[in-house]
Amino acid sequence: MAAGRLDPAQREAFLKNGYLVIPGFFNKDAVEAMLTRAKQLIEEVDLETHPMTAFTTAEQGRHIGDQYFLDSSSRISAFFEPSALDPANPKKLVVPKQQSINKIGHALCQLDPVFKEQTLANKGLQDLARDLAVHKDPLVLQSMIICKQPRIGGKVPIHNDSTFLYTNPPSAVGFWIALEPCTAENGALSFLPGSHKRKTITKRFVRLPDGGTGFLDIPGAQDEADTDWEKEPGWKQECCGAGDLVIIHGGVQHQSPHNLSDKTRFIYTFHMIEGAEGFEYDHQNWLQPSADLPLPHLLGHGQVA
Ligand SMILES: O=C(O)CCC(=O)C(=O)O
Ligand SMILES: [Fe+2]
Repeated sequence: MAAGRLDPAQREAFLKNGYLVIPGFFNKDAVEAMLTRAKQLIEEVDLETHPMTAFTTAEQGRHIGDQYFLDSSSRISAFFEPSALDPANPKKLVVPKQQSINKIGHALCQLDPVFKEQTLANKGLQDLARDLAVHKDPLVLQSMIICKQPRIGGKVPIHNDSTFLYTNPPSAVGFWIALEPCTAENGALSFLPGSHKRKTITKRFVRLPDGGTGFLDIPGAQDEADTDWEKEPGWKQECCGAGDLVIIHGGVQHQSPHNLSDKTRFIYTFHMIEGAEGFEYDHQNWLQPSADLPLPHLLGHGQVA
């Protein structure tokens, strides 16, 4: 099978489980290029001019909501690990700069040449999106690096991605690429297989009128809002090697633990949503593309081959 192609059994597994691991989708050179660039971007963070904004998902209801975060929709912005900042002086780091960043995003695939090449100009990815055949006209958004730094890399609580990139009807699919080995120790992802078939999209993460962000219930979609997903049986951790790609359905419940090890866990991820008629991108979503940087079409200007 040519690189980038998906066979019918893989597609079936994705539709059944709500995620699919494709080992070695990105080759060694591509991984090396992305990892090197990620580290350069961290090196380029200017501590003098940066607003020193931490990224916190520990309590999703109080997600960071300042302008720097909102503007990152169409920029390359860096967010610190909360515990990388000195509590007595949040302008001061308590770890080396290279180990202080939680994530960098959220328009990497448009603005950075290395990530553009591996995403929008990636023929294998275009073939994969065609074979996956869940979107007629995939739009790419929220491209970012997640660093999961040694010892301080925080956990990502249980969530699904359509909550954060809401379309009506829901259409978000995540593409998550390990740039380093991901193990139980450094924070590999876990999934609840099949949970995308349940009523998991009950709220969405929006820009609030006061300028911050928060969660809004989706009217009529509260069936499983009270489920304690952690207690559901069947969670599966997926340890990955560098270059492995995980495709994540927007409804599937997933999470990753704190990095307790002394190794980093760099990954690159972006999402696709349906750009074809009949799917409305919610104007309240936290991520609003700017007029001068519209969401790119993966398969050309709406042309599906
Ligand atoms: O990398 C992680 O730990 C979480 C990533 C995630 O939730 C996603 O890409 O949708
Ligand atoms: Fe996610």
